[in-house]
Amino acid sequence: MSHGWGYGANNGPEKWGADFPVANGPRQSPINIVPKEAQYDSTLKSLKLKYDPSNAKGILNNGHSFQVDYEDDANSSILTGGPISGTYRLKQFHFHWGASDDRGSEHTVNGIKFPCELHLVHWNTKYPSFGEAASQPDGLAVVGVFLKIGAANPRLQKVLDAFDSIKTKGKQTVFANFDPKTLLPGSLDFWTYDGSLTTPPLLESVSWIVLKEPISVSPVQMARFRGLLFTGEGEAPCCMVDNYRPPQPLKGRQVRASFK
Ligand SMILES: COc1ccc(/C(C)=C/C(=O)O)cc1
Ligand SMILES: [Zn+2]
Repeated sequence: MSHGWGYGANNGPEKWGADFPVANGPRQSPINIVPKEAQYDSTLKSLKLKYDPSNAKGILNNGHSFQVDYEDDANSSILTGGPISGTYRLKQFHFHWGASDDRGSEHTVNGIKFPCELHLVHWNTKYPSFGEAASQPDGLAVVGVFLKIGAANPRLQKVLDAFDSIKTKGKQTVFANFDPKTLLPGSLDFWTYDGSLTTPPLLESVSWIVLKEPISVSPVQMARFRGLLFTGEGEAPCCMVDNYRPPQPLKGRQVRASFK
């Protein structure tokens, strides 16, 4: 691609392999999760997420999604347990969503797409930085949470209310005092498998932890996600929608379940 990657016909997921050959690698994400084919693993520990709301720094429209960034210079917002060993620090969280409620998630369950998917990105503190960890097979752990259409979710409101300040690519604003644990469902039952980043550079460094229970989002709230723009101020506006990579070949990988 002579121009940057994106989700359009000329620079979307089907074209990423040209600049990022790992796109056709052995452990790419997302995947379609088939619960009946996931193996229950009693040795999986329960997930432990401990976040300090004061670590929240800012919210940014990066031109592909929006992300909420966290201070990660101490073990104050961390993920432990589940399938991982050691301590992983929260770096950021972001979402993927569709132009309509029938699509938008990256992982699917029995081929079903959800309208939106939340990703909480953590890096392994055995490495000196996120960048270093991102190039290691056990460097990252991403918790994925599905959003399904239902009642308005009050936990999303603070994020949605920041959208007017980050409508266009490159815009960012302060985003303080937010505990992403409030975005999680009641159950922390999960599926887990070895995968990758789902956007370029598609690095195969992610232990995926996909929660079984979705959280709710209302149609009105989804419409607000769709009001963001892929494009920068002064450019012809292009709505930020369908910013999801479709499921990738499993290539013999096993998906484990933390629940029966
Ligand atoms: C170039 O730096 C990057 C940092 C993070 C990511 C992520 C976290 C991608 C993803 O969520 O798939 C990509 C690039
Ligand atoms: Zn993501």
